[in-house]
Amino acid sequence: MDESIKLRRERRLDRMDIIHLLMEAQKGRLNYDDQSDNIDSGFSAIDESDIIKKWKKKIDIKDDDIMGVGLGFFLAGYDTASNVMSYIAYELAANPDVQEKLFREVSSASREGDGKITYETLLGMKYLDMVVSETLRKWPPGYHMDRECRIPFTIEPEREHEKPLHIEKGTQCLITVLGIHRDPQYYPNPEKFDPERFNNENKRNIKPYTYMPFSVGPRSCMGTRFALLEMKLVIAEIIRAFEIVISDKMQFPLNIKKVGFSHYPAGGMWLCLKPREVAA
Ligand code: HEM
Repeated sequence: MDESIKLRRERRLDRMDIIHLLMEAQKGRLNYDDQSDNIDSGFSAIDESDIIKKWKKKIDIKDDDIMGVGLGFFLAGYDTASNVMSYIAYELAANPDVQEKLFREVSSASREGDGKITYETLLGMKYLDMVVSETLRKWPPGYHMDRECRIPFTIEPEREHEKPLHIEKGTQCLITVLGIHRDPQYYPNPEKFDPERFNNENKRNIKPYTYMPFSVGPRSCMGTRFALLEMKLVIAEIIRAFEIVISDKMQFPLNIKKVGFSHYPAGGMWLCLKPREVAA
């Protein structure tokens, strides 16, 4: 990456990628772009925080920072999306009725697009969005967030036996995203994979901050829209040609490893792809 930055500078090369954007920001030439294509990327997509939109302070960006962000993109964007795609495939195999419904949606979108799945048709697939949202609820790769308390805060008790919880400034807090996503008071029967939780009627009733697969606030995920797009495209392309089934090698139900950066099934994810007689 160091070489790439030097080469671009020497030869005045412009490539439309993240390194280019950061090099422009380094020169102070990058402003927040409020133009959007107005296409809804999906229920899980999050807007940039208002703090970022209003940010005017010039930051001194060093080449090391550019390399750090570039590397961060690989680390933050690769394993997370591949992990979620594996769980989507697993849940589709474990819930054939959901898979069948999704296949019907993908087939009809593909027919409308003369065999092609375009950006617009992909983002228009409501059931695909529900399946992805429900997988991100049940299996959020970032299963906890860590934050430092900036302002002393007290969480007041809600039930009789509880006491107030005082959090001092500087306290390191771990917020259990997975625990909240699987809390029956927010998601009844939380172990059940049920995309209907995210249908038009039900998703309106989801309480703020009880669904955070991409975190929230100024340090939330930068890659939400890209991640949703890539996952939806991969799943739609697989589903139109194959039926996903659970292999005999797979430990069923899943046995999750107790240690690791994210949650991975112990023994791996073993699924089979059965070619469809009539592909979509
Ligand atoms: C399903 C896929 C993904 C999930 C579930 C996910 C989730 C998250 C979460 C929860 C955070 C915030 C961590 C925190 O608040 O402490 C985060 C941060 C981040 N994500 Fe993602 N992510 C995904 C894909 C991607 C992709 C594809 C990219 C880039 C192409 C990306 C880039 C980033 C970056 C750069 C940050 C750090 C933001 C910052 O510190 O300000 N993520 N992601």
